[in-house]
Amino acid sequence: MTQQLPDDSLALHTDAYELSMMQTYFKEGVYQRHAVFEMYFRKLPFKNGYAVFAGLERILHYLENLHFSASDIDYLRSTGKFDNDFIDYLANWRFKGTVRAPREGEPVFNNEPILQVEGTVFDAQLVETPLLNIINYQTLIATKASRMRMVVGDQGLLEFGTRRAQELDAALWGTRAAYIGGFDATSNVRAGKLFGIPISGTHAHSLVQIYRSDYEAFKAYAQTHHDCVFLVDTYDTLRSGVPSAIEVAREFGDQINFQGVRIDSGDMAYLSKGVRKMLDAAGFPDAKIYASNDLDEETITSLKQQGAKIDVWGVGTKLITAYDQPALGGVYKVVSIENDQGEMTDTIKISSSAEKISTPGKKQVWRITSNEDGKSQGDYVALWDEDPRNYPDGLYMFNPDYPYLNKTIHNYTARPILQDVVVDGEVVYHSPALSEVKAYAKERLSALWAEYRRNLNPQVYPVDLSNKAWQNKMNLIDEVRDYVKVVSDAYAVEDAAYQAEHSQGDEPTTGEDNAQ
Ligand SMILES: Nc1ncnc2c1ncn2[C@@H]1O[C@H](COP(=O)(O)OP(=O)(O)OP(=O)(O)O)[C@@H](O)[C@H]1O
Ligand SMILES: O=P(O)(O)OC[C@H]1O[C@H](OP(=O)(O)OP(=O)(O)O)[C@H](O)[C@@H]1O
Ligand SMILES: O=C(O)c1cccnc1
Repeated sequence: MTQQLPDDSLALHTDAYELSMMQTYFKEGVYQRHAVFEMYFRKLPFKNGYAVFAGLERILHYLENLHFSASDIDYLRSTGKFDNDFIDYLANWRFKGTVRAPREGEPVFNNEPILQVEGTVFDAQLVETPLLNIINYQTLIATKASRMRMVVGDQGLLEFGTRRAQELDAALWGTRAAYIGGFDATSNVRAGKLFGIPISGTHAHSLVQIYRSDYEAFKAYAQTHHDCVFLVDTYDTLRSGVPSAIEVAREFGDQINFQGVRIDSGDMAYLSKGVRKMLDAAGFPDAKIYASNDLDEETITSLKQQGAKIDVWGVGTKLITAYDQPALGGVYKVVSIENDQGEMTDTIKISSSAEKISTPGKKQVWRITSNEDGKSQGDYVALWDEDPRNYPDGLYMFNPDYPYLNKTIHNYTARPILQDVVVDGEVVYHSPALSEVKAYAKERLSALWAEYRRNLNPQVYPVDLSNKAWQNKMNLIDEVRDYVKVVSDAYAVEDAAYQAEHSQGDEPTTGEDNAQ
């Protein structure tokens, strides 16, 4: 064990550059300026049509308890990288900012704020890394889970990922996110205890190997449990595993609840059909067939297309590691900052890649729903002082990348997605029970047209900027261009003078010089 100090807070769970910037703001006297930061991601994960927002509960818990412990302070001093007055300030610091977020489980989209932090530059900047860490992972897993739920319909879906997760935190919080995204239960018992997620499971091959016989193993299990799902593929599914399961189920009769069997290898379409026939013929039509083995939404879809007789799906690795896209690229950008005169000024980050240009200004996301069919028409990202709820001539929405793609919506409801969850450092969000979060995710997803929900090549959900937000962005791009021109022209003049001054002594030597 090389750890020198107790790990008793999450305050140092951040990138060193955040603290380095804090020291600059602190010592230069700008740390108390008012600022607004927003988190968003540029691309939906898995080429999905939506993402499921998750991670809020952990963020609130993190912010509520955020402080630099005595051992954090000792460590920072020991690094020699920070000044004492700055470290002393950290020792008494508490987060006093305001945070706005969607409800957990809300469908969210690319290029719209999914979290907004307002407060001092100090408070808003300091929490960047952990907020991204939490939301990026949990939203990714909730979205992956939702894709899996999409293909299994109302069949059972069990989370088996802990052994393959990127360590303990990922297993635990990934399980919670998976539950929000649509899983029914988890094999992780700690997640059951901490979050109230139903726990579920069967048994491993080792049980059968230890008894050296399917029959003996199932019998032993039946003697010690009421609910029984037997894993039938240790030696030979159709010739040994299933016959043994049936034999034990018959012997024990009502003494056990024979829930079914699990298959974990082989051609699961072929095997499940054979297993189904055997169970039905033996008088167990209600016994379910569980399947696991590197499943994901694609293999599940394929198995269903093949007519596999699988009722319950156990999914581990490919869910908990978000196998085909291991990270959501959410970013956190400052959009507005107080200037020397005490006024808020919007700010932009320019890039040669158009999609990386940030959208300046404090914004609200309005979900626009048709009053006729209750379906979402798109999201309208507007500046904070706009209120698109009652535009008498309808709401004009246009695609910011292709403004000729536009529509005017009448008879709509506009719902603000970002809600206060922390106000001046106090958590004001009433965290619902996890089952309510899960139900909310399901309900909100059903308000999206099926075209946005399908897994393969979904339609692109409109995320439009208000005209004012768009114009604001254009103005700032122009302002930055002017600024860059002034800086580069000034530099050209300065550089020319520098070159002239420094090149005098470096004149090429002449033939005359050589002759001397
Ligand atoms: N009928 C099927 N159609 C498509 N994919 C299937 C079908 N049956 C199984 N699969 C998938 O094919 C893959 C088979 O992987 P693999 O070859 O590692 O398994 P196995 O050899 O049967 O078992 P083990 O895990 O013991 O090695 C798994 O991802 C499984 O989910
Ligand atoms: O396949 P996943 O989706 O990750 O689901 C979890 C896997 O964990 C168990 O296997 P185990 O760890 O015993 O190893 P195995 O892969 O050899 O079956 C279980 O039998 C599943 O196969
Ligand atoms: O309960 C199960 O069947 C289970 C749990 C974890 C991993 N694989 C299977």
